[in-house]
Amino acid sequence: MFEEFVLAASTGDLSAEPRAREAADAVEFRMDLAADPLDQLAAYDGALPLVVTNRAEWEGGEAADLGRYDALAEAIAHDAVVAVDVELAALRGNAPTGERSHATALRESAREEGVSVIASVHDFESTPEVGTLSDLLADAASEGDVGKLATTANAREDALAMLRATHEATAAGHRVATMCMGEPGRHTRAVAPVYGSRIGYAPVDAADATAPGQYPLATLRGLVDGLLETDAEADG
Ligand SMILES: O=C1C[C@@](O)(C(=O)O)C[C@@H](O)[C@@H]1O
Repeated sequence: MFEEFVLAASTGDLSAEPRAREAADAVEFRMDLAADPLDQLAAYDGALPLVVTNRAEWEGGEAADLGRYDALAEAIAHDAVVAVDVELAALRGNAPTGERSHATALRESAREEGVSVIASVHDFESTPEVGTLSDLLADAASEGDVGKLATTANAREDALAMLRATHEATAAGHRVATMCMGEPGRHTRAVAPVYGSRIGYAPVDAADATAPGQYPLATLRGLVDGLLETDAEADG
């Protein structure tokens, strides 16, 4: 998984999956935004593989307590689930509620199930300088099968910093997924894959964005495919 770019359609409602099929490679099931997520998973018979995310409140999500780990442990046992998102801060023991043992146990179980681990970092306020981004990407990539970094761009320079950090991390052999949130960095969602980013996110329904600045799903598919195609031609 994630040998190549994967476009994940984000939703808290798995019944939306048929509408994502044409443009997406996977569904990101935001369990923290879902009603009865485990029931939805048990009933899922869609075509797209699932990435499960149960984002903690302290990382911008809606999962309020450690019960999110039990739900994730149950989720990864489903055949359709191919990857699980775990916050880097939890894996490193830096979460406000000290969740290291929960997070590492979940990672163990995921590995046993053959489920990939996305170690993720989010900054909803700003984008640190390139050196910090590079360190975060190296840390995240060492804790997961993919290291994901989403920061908020307040200016175009922030987008440039993210693209540079993506390029350098990829050149150093790290498997990463990157994007900037917010309008000034929106284009990174289309361009970062050219520099090696392996995952993109877009809402199944444009009105239900799961982060600021996301493109509609079909738009992001078109942009990324167009750029990756041009890039492959230039390389060849
Ligand atoms: O981590 C990410 C990336 C994201 O925050 C974005 O900016 O598109 C959207 C989230 O649903 C996902 O879990």
